[in-house]
Amino acid sequence: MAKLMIRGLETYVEIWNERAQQTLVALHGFTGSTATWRNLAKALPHIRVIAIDCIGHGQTAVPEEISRFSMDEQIQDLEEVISQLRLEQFTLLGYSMGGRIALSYAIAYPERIKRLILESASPGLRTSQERSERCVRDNELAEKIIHNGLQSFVNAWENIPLFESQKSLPENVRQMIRTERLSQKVEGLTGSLRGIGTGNQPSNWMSLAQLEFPVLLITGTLDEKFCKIAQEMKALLKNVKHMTVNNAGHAIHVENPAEFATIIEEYLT
Ligand SMILES: C=C(O[C@H]1C=C[C@H](C(=O)CCC(=O)O)[C@@H](C(=O)O)[C@@H]1O)C(=O)O
Repeated sequence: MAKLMIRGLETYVEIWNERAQQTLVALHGFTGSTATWRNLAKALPHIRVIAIDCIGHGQTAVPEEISRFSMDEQIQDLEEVISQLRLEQFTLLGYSMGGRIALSYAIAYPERIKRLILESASPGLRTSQERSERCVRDNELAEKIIHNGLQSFVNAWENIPLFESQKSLPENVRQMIRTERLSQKVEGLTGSLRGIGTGNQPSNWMSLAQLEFPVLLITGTLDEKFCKIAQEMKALLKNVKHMTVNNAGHAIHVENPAEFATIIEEYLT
């Protein structure tokens, strides 16, 4: 593990299998952390896995200014991490919010990307109307977190329809996800919602057709919303594969970790 000073912000990075030749940089989702990727790293002993705590998450600092959470700021941070770790080219994996960041980074720095893997991720919202409405919802959610506290938010969050399939997970797995969420800081989550929520980021839909590097889209068959988004993305991407994992929802890496790791390993090799 390492704490890097990235553009004035203490940023936590965890690295597994350091001696491996191939590198996978992995970005967690909203309420996640580097711990999201611990089991994947153990399942891929021949791949160097570098996980980064996104701004306001895990052990990475929480900036005061909401503008510091923006997509542009976070992709500049990622580029600074990559530079400090002296990586040239690598496979970039992002889950959900981390997938939105990964896609935005790949569009901005395509020369860095060997392959892009997006798990249950979107290129953002197409219209300003959709983005404005989403910003209102995300801001309302941020207010609820501030007024009702983290535990109340986590109780509600783990019960949103998107995570319905997680209810059939073993109790220890559900507890692991819950513990990761409860370890977050209120200011970190609210800043993330307000600064890089789905409604805040620019739409990347119009940039998909320009991408030349290979893109792997992974969605769970029980996550209809993001399966549909992936199908729409596939129609616009030049060099793309969309893999669906049966009986899995949004968080495939926890709902079917073995199949997820196999997909990643086969894609990397
Ligand atoms: C509820 C929706 O959007 C949120 C759901 C998924 C994203 C995420 O990162 C969740 C990770 C997790 O808790 O496992 C999150 C994001 O992209 O920031 C969205 O706010 C929805 O229906 O789109």
